[in-house]
Amino acid sequence: MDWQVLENPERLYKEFRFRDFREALAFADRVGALAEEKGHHPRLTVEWGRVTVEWWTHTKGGVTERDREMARLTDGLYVP
Ligand SMILES: C[C@H](O)[C@H](O)[C@H]1CNC2=NC(N)=NC(=O)C2=N1
Repeated sequence: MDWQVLENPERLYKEFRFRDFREALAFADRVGALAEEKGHHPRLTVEWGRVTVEWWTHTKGGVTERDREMARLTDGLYVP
């Protein structure tokens, strides 16, 4: 599944699957480190075996090129 575009606010959304909670949390931590490095921060929802990542630009109220780039980099952090 690729990134979906959700509305209110317009945002990029993707679900990543893992074997357990620990692996999900480790992925969320890598995405968090990327966010800090880039100064752009996602909504992260961590559950057992699943992390949902949502990217949008708060100041624009929607998706920008920066969010598309962050989504691409997020994919690179996923090691199933
Ligand atoms: C001051 C700081 O750079 C801004 O508040 C940044 C922080 N991270 C952010 N992250 C996201 N996703 N959108 C923003 O508009 C945003 N703004």
